[in-house]
Amino acid sequence: MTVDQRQLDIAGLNLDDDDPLEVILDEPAKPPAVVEKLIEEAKAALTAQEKSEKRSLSLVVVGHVDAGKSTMMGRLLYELGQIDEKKRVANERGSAKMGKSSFSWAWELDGTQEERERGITMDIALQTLNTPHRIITILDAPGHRDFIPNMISGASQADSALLVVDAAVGEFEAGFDRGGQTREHLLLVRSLGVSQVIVAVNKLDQVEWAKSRYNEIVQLLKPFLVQSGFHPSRTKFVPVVAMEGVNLTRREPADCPLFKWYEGPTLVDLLDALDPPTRDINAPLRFPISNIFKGTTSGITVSGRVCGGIVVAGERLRIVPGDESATVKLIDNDGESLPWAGAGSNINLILTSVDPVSLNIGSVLCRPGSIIPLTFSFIARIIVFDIQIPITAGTSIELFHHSLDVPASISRLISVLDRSNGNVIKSKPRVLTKNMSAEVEISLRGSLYSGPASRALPIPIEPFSVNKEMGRILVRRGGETIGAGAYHPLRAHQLRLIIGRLGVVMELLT
Ligand SMILES: Nc1nc2c(ncn2[C@@H]2O[C@H](COP(=O)(O)OP(=O)(O)OP(=O)(O)O)[C@@H](O)[C@H]2O)c(=O)[nH]1
Repeated sequence: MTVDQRQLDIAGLNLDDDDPLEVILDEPAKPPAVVEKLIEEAKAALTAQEKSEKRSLSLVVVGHVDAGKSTMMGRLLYELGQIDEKKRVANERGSAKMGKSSFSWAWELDGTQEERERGITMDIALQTLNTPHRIITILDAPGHRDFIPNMISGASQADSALLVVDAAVGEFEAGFDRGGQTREHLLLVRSLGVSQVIVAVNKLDQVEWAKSRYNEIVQLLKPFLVQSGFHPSRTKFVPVVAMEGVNLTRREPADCPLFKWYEGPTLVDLLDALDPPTRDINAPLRFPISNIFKGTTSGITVSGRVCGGIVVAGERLRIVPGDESATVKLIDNDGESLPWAGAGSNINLILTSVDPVSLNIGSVLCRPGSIIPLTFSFIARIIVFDIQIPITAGTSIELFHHSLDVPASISRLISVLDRSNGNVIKSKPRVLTKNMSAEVEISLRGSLYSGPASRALPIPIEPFSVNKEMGRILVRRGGETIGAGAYHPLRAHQLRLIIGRLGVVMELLT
């Protein structure tokens, strides 16, 4: 499939109008034999790391708007000694000058002028947090419902989640009621494969540190977490006050009313005990691009997560879709340059010898010999969420796959499945209603990119059985998430049926 890259939207590059869009030429790529050797070295080192004391993982911070996510992360970085006093004072002064002093901790994460003026997170902010046994890449997601696509992009890059809820009376309820982001975020992160969650019950100072309020919130959330697919053993709760740094890293101040009734772990104790995921370093390299920007060095910087295999500095990669390639000049992990990075790493790649128009958010970087398949239409197994209006064949949707968000439709309802064993209960249903599990065909619709000759481009997606992270999808309609699932090509018996039917047709024709 040849794709005219000139038709792609280059808005994602964040280039100014006067920036020349020239091909960036730089040093030559490493020869394949050298790359192979480095991959072998990387595999040995990564296998050794799996056994080491300090393991890395990524954590998406989610929750209803204003629950205190950015404040908690800012304060946590400070308590762990990762923000110095000078920076803290600068954030305090800057936020006070803008009349937003209550957001001074959040400033560390909410870095843009607009985020700081509005006092909300709009895009994913990345930070690294060091606990005694873990190196945690933090993805601070926006809570506001307008920015759910950015939150999905963050959650699709995470291994675990920290849900922040506001304990204040009325505030917890607003997030947990139908339409609240506490609910939606939990469902979304679970659908995207995150199976362990820490719930931080924040702002207990607003409810006079009441144990009864904490317990009430825990009791309301527990059944919902189970319903959403989280195993109780992988769900932890912790009471905190982010603003004051209470119970984040220490049980301090000792005279705080919280410690009269709470004797459990701190937030950092729980973070430090998170299970690191298993990483498929032997899979073909997959690097879906979640953001593109001009770095400080020459070249274009793309950020994302390695969703399979190993990427090596100096190698030349294909950009899918399209026929273009790019050389990985540098692999950057929070300011540190790496010789390689394995599956599960959230990194920046500085690319050279590349035409910037060939790069798009959602494109996947692959090794030339093993590129990811492209498709305009595929079969998915989905779980339908708590929807009011049923899904019928032809329903227009927005399809989310990693950071890609494209117009599509549910073109065919194939079958309703038994949720417990996946067996077909009904073929060719007329509608899908809430809580059903179903097999459907999803087809891309219209143009994914703007431009004079815009048309649909195929999406890079892999069956869930081949690469879980590259197979997951989310389905939204009118700003509401209506389902989640994964790409499952036709089952063996369906294929046999089709082949059988084709055989009959062939016999009739001959
Ligand atoms: N009283 C009290 N206020 C808090 C606490 N934590 C955060 N806040 C306040 O809650 C407000 C929202 O905090 P943020 O950290 O911006 O919330 P957020 O969840 O990151 O917001 P979005 O990302 O925009 O959804 C700010 O005014 C904070 O000062 C707390 O423990 N106690």
